[in-house]
Amino acid sequence: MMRRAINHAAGNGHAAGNATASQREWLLHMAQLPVPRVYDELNAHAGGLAPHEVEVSRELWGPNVVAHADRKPRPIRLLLAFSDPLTYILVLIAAVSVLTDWIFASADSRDLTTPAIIGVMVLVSGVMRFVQEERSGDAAESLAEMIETTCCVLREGPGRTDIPLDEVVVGDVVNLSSGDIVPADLRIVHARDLFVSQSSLTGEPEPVEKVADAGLVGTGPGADAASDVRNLAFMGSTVISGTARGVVVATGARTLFGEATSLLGTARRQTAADEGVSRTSVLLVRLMMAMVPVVLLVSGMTKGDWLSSLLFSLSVAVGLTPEMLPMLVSGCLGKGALDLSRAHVIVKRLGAIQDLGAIDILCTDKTGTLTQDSVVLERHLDVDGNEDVSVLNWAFMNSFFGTGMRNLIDSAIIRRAIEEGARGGGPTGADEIATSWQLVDELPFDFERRRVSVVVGDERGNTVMVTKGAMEEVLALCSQYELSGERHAITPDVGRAVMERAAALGDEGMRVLGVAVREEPAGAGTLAADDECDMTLIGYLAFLDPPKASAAEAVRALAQNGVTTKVLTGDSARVTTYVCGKMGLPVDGVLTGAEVDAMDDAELAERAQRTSVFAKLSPTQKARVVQGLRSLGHAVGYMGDGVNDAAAMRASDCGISVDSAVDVAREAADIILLEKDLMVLERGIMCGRRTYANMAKYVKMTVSSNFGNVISVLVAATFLPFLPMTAVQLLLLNLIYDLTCTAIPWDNVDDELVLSPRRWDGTSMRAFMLRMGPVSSVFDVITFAALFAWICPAVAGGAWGSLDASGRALFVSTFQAGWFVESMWTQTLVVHLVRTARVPFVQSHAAWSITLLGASGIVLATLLPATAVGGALGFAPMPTAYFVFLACVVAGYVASALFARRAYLLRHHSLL
Ligand SMILES: Nc1ncnc2c1ncn2[C@@H]1O[C@H](COP(=O)(O)OP(=O)(O)OP(=O)(O)O)[C@@H](O)[C@H]1O
Repeated sequence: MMRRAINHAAGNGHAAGNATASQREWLLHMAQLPVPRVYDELNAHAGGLAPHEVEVSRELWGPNVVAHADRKPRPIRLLLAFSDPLTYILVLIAAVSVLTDWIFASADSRDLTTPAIIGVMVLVSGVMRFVQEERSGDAAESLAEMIETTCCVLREGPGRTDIPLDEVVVGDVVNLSSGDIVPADLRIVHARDLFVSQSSLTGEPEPVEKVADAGLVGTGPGADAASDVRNLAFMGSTVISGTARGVVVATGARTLFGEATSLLGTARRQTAADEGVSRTSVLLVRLMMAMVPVVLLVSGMTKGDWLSSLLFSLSVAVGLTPEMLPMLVSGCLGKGALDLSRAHVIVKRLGAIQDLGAIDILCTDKTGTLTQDSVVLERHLDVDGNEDVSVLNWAFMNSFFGTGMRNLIDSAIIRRAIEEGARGGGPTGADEIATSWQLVDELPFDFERRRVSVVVGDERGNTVMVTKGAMEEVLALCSQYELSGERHAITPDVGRAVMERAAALGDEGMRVLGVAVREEPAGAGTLAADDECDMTLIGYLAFLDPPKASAAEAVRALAQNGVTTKVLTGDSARVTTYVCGKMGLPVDGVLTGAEVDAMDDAELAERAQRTSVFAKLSPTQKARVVQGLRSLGHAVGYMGDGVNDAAAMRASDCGISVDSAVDVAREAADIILLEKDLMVLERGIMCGRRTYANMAKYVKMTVSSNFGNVISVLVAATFLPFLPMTAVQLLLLNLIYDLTCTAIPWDNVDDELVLSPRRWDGTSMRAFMLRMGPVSSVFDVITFAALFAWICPAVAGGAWGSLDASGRALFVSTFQAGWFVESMWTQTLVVHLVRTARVPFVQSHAAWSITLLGASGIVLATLLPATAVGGALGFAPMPTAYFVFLACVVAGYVASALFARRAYLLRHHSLL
């Protein structure tokens, strides 16, 4: 038997994108065996693996890691750093110049300077990109490692122990309960009302029930799908309710959906920030497609040199692409993630920082997020509202014997019952209860029923079902109530009085649960939701979970910064309204789960926008509300910590959770708060906005100055008898400029630029480009005119028409050097005008690194024409008179750009 397992282990060494036939066969084989045979074949035991067996298994089957598609091996990353349009065009130009300057050149004029210079440019841009990307990639990876998901396994020696998911091996016995992530493919050996969501594998949102019976294999016509097999649970699925024990039959790449699914589940939809970046890219591609052919035609027809014109127009295309954008975006995000980690906020998906900065609506659950997570049982009352210890006793039984998700409510009940017991009131402790009663069956909590039932039996064979849950739901099950040992029918008046009493407690901020019993319910193993009927209401439990001190302050700070907070909870409207009141959150209408269900998507979206509190929501309803708000164009963040929040987090632009949340919530979240202080969230949002501001700065200024350059090039190509810059010169200008931009992630951002949510906006990008670009063109054209009519004739010794070939060559070199230097000055200065709406350098100054790099770029570009390298690049040294002229042009440009910026601000109100 063991041989078969070894064969399977050895024969499946390849990564599994989709389950191969032999993997499926193996899983089906495991599903069909009786449990003892499963253990035998895996060389495992019900009591767990011994340490040496763990090692053997890991050696045989490999570790439980799924290849991460996100980060490729380092050599590939290095290669990829060199694969971008700038490099391609540089290599093309190098190839052409090897042909023209070497292969087809006469022996005495052979010269490889141009390809050598291009080689250096390729190297510099590639290495720079690689270093930047490595830095942000490493930062993201080390942050991700701080968030570790564990699972509970049974091992010989330590017994039940929590280990990281990747340490699970084949043969391990795993315990599952609500909120867990299934760590590997498991054969279920014991299950109690286990419902799992396989949506990350099958896309099917409805939870499916899993059981231990070997007979229940392969259901329905689609039974080929191994995911249908009911006694197997698969890696990446999540436990919605119930408990189970399973033995691991496949790990890592050998799991059913191994490589295809990351543990995060379904592929994320496009978030607001993703959409913004792709809209900006589309704008640029359109611009390029419109401009480049025109440049080619105009310069080709006027100059007649089609090869140079082609290379030149390709360089214009490269110049138009902010090819550093991906690198700058990851640089900005990596920097943002590090800043946030210092504020104890861990970013799991780097892009989420932008999304955080973009959100204008924050949806949050209530329990544990807005409240302190210190649930205290305040009162246990009979139906008339008098303290009654028997209500506590029954509730204790329910909480103590329930094996499903035990939450803070259950802990509070158990704690209180033990305290009362010590005072001689209630049960005296777990030992006594455990000896006099035994668990017979149970119906665990789920978010639709909102209650838990357990059936307990005593030595004499009496059984009783105890149910506790949301007041309305429990009352609906009861036909009678018990008061002072007597039972009475529940009339509509009694029902109303009960709900009024619960509502009054709710108004005091107390969460109310009902407790009911039923004698001799269905037998062990057959208990179903239908049996929860004809019950006797015993009384209520009232819990206090005070709002967090930081919540009110955070809600206020968020509102001041343009973020509206909405509360989406499974709890009742009264308690939620009370908590909102305490936090100073205005309650503009309440929508309940039932009302949400009655609306279609459009109506829900519209109502959701006007509503601040949503009560008694199921997980799917929470997700629907989030989707509705997003459909109206809002960027929505969702913050929660429970199983019932995961779907809404995935549906949001940015899922936020806390480190103490259940695994499912932590996995679904993009951002994890290590501290439960909500003010940290506000800091995170600000950091997201600053990150956005720096990215937008780069895109806006680069796009507008490149746009300006293209207009200038068109003018030059039409009126000049030569190209205003060669392809290599243009690319070099581009490269030096990009180098000066590498410090942008570290730039300071003015406070007024982060006062409201920030998101990519194609319209403002276009408007900025159309307004600022032409300003720089005007000064370019003035420069062209001065160079052509004054500076170049002075240097070359006469007007263009009067010069011989060498005179014309000097004329062209001087002209090109002149424009190169002027372009560098204006492009570099523009960053100081775009980064602030204040007076640059005086009221707001850039980070010193930006100023330093910009100044170095200017110095380099200004000195280059006078050097040997400049000569090789086709530049001639500029005369002193030119610099006097340049100073006037730069001053004129800055003044006009400030004016254009003011006009833009008047119309668009915000610069970035
Ligand atoms: N352990 C439990 N036993 C019985 N009933 C419970 C238990 N836990 C929750 N409930 C009931 O189910 C309701 C819904 O719970 P759910 O977890 O969806 O939301 P919540 O915890 O109240 O709030 P939030 O959505 O803000 O986290 C609760 O308001 C409560 O009435």
